Amino acid sequence: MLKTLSRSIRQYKGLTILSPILVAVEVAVETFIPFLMGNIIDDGIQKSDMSYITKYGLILLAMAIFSLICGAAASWVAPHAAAGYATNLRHDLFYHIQDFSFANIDHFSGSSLVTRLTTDISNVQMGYQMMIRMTVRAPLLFLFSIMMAFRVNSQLALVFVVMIPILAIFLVLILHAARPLFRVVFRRYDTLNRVVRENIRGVQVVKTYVRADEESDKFKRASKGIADVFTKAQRIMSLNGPAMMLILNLSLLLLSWFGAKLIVGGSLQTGELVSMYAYSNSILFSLNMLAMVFTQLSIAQASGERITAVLQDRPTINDPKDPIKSVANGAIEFQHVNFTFNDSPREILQDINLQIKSGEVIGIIGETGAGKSSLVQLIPRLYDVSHGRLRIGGHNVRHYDLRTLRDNVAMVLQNNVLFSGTIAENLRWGNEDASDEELIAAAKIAQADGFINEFPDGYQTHIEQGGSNVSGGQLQRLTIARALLKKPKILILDDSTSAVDTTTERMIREGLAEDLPDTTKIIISQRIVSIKDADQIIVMDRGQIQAVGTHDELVKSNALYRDIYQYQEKKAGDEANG
Ligand SMILES: Nc1ncnc2c1ncn2[C@@H]1O[C@H](COP(=O)(O)OP(=O)(O)OP(=O)(O)O)[C@@H](O)[C@H]1O
Repeated sequence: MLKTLSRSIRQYKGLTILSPILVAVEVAVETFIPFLMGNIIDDGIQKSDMSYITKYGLILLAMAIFSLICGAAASWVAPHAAAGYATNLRHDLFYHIQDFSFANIDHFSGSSLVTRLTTDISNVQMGYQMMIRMTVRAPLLFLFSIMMAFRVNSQLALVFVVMIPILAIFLVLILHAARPLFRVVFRRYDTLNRVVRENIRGVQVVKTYVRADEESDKFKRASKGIADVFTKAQRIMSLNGPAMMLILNLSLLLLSWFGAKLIVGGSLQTGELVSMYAYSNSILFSLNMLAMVFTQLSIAQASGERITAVLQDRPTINDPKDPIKSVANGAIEFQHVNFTFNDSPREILQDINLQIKSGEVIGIIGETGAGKSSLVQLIPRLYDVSHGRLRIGGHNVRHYDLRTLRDNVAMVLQNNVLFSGTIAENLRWGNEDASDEELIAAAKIAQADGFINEFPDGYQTHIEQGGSNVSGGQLQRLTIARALLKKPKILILDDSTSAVDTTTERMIREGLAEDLPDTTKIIISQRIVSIKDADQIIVMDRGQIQAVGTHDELVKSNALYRDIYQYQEKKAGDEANG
């Protein structure tokens, strides 16, 4: 884990090394101060030696200022290094995720990736800052103070030999009880993120189905889940304070008791006892600080492991060696293709065999969950086939350069999104070099030009995140126009005209046939009218191809297709008759 995470330090190596050095100097000087103060009391104040007091007083002042400067510098350097490191780590994680296939993303889940990019990185940042400052300060302060205490009076310092293990046992017990709880918190953060994401994305559905109360309950439960564990962990951690104060007061009591005896016996001076009080404070506080550091580091460790798991996960879909850099045509061939999601035992597609000629129009129909989307997602390698072979333009899809393949296969998904920016910017996702004329031409085919021009700002109209300020049908037409700008060899429309009325949809189909005659078009639709004129219609049922044929052939030969057709015809007739 450390090796993977340390790759993101890069330009912050210098600051990362500087911080512990500054802390070490600060602590060394700081722990010398009580010793010097004891000397001033015993050799200056007790003997009324003003020149001694002035001389060592000034040295003490200089040391205090120096220690303060080192401390202040460390407290500037450490957060700076940690923030820079976190920025690098976030950057690395984000870019690593960009290479992920859908299978990788399914493996972690989108909401968990968001938690890892946000909360987990913040925890690691805190941990990093602790590591280069407190993790150095606490043990050094402890060590130097013990050393100085023994130097002042080794007999009296034996008090610490008794008290430190007692406090240490307390702290270990507290940590042991609290640490596992912090790990649970992260899993609950994933749940909270999922609930929030689902709710915000599906806010319209939530409102139409009047599910706001249920969603609020879900949120409350997720939020309470985090609060409960955190409260429990904090309750345990709060025992730290009283334990610490108890041991500190006991130590002071013992120091005073034995110190007084030693002073009376003449083997200890008052100033030395004062410095022992100061060391007692430093030793016990440093132990407490160490406990805090452990807690924070264990939180950071749990987060670090979650980030490392993502960074070490290799994209399941990669560019091959010597990739093919052009797609000759839009011919598609499935040869005995089987498909499962992420090694799950359930086969989503079974023994798919298909021959599609370049330029053909293919319709796919079937019940929900039949595997239609899964089938077409294999074409641009959003997922890889589990068994069998898939060939595009005469070559196995695995042999293509991924970018080339995806540039040539445009896919309009069921629930496509637009990004914040203008309409023109969104359309240019399809081709960033497209001219204004090309944008308009694509928008015309997608039947989007008309409504775009009705907006006061036309193609410069600003789209809100996700496309929430355009209607469902408009959004679908814009995403089709965006896909067309790729000038793809294969165009896949996955139920992407469901929100468009049948007349407009027919015009889109006619436009596609006229302007992209050589592009293979695959249209998945629940409406037979959308695929009726296709060269081949594929009827899918539970992951298998049940039949392939033209509309007329299927009406005659396939009962499922005929049933759907007759039902939809009747419904359309009923609607037309009012
Ligand atoms: N990412 C995923 N991980 C695991 N299983 C999935 C995933 N996506 C889909 N499935 C499952 O795969 C099966 C086929 O889904 P698919 O989306 O291909 O069907 P579909 O025919 O396109 O359905 P619809 O018409 O409702 O979109 C379904 O049972 C679905 O639950």
